[in-house]
Amino acid sequence: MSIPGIHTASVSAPGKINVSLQVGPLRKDGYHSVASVYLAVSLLEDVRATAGQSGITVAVEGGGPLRIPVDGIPLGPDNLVARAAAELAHRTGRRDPAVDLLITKRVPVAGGMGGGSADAAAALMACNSLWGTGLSHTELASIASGLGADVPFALAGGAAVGLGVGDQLTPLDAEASLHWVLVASSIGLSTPGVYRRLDELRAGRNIPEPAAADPRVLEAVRSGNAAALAGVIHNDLQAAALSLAPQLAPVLDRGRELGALAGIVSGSGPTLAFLAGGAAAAADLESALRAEGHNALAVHGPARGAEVTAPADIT
Ligand SMILES: C[C@](O)(CO)[C@H](O)COP(=O)(O)OP(=O)(O)OC[C@H]1O[C@@H](n2ccc(N)nc2=O)[C@H](O)[C@@H]1O
Ligand SMILES: Nc1ncnc2c1ncn2[C@@H]1O[C@H](COP(=O)(O)OP(=O)(O)OP(=O)(O)O)[C@@H](O)[C@H]1O
Repeated sequence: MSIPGIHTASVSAPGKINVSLQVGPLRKDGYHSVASVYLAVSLLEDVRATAGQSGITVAVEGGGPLRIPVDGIPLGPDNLVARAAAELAHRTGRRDPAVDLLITKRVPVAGGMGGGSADAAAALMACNSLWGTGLSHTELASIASGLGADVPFALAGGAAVGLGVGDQLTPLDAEASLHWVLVASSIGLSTPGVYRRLDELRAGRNIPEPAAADPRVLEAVRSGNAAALAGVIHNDLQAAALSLAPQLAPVLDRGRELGALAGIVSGSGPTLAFLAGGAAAAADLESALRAEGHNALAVHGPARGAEVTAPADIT
């Protein structure tokens, strides 16, 4: 049953950068244990859930400052928002859920910024609001981890350490914002493909389990010290992403030449994230990279996690 008179709910959720990502050996379940330091950034996805006629439908509109093309995103039951809605309905005993989900996409698709994960987190919260199912944040987080390793963080936002497959979160209090410039790529990289390439690159080596996040990274994120963070930023998936997309390496170099304190592949890539000394430096770097034809955008983080942006319509 819908709550009478409530017809839509809109929720935003952020994309992320992993400012540090250590990856352990391949596990029997096909995943890798990680020690990740997540930072949510000010590039948001929106999901609007509207009471529908029949079944779960998905539509996507693109655009946003990075002009994200949306063709190729599955619109059927494989879309993460449809899986999120179906799983919430299942867990709350809601038979034959009818909801129309509209994604407004601003985070690069297959870009390593957890865009699909943000959509899933937003859809969970939007349907919870639309249907009045009243699940707590903790209950939504437990559904989220079944949808993907990055989904709990998209729900939580802010800055956090992620252990396990990235879903066991400990929030980090950050005192100040960090400023970044993203460079989106015209290609996508498959996350499992990048993890597979990392395993190939490491073949024959003994890889330790990542036990904890680097304390120097934690201190730099807590204090918002960009210069300190620049020296310790690290992504174990970077070599694998660059081996699959070697054209990214000169762009990383160029960002640094143009003034970035550091540059990194975001998650499984191919989006690049350049750390700037402050808001003005980020704006300058965005302009310089755009002048050279790159699809660049200044963002900052930590940004808030999934949150209702438009209250449900009450008639
Ligand atoms: C690269 C990161 O974005 C960094 O935060 C995440 O590790 C990926 O998170 P995600 O896209 O939410 O990942 P999922 O959708 O759960 O998994 C997709 C695939 O990525 C690989 N995968 C993912 C997470 C992880 N800790 N180890 C893995 O090996 C597995 O092959 C898995 O089948
Ligand atoms: N809502 C969605 N948005 C984007 N892609 C989706 C969505 N649902 C399913 N997909 C599929 O998942 C693939 C990866 O999507 P996504 O944009 O989340 O990648 P990503 O940001 O690299 O993920 P991550 O950083 O979490 O590894 C897409 O190529 C697409 O086929």
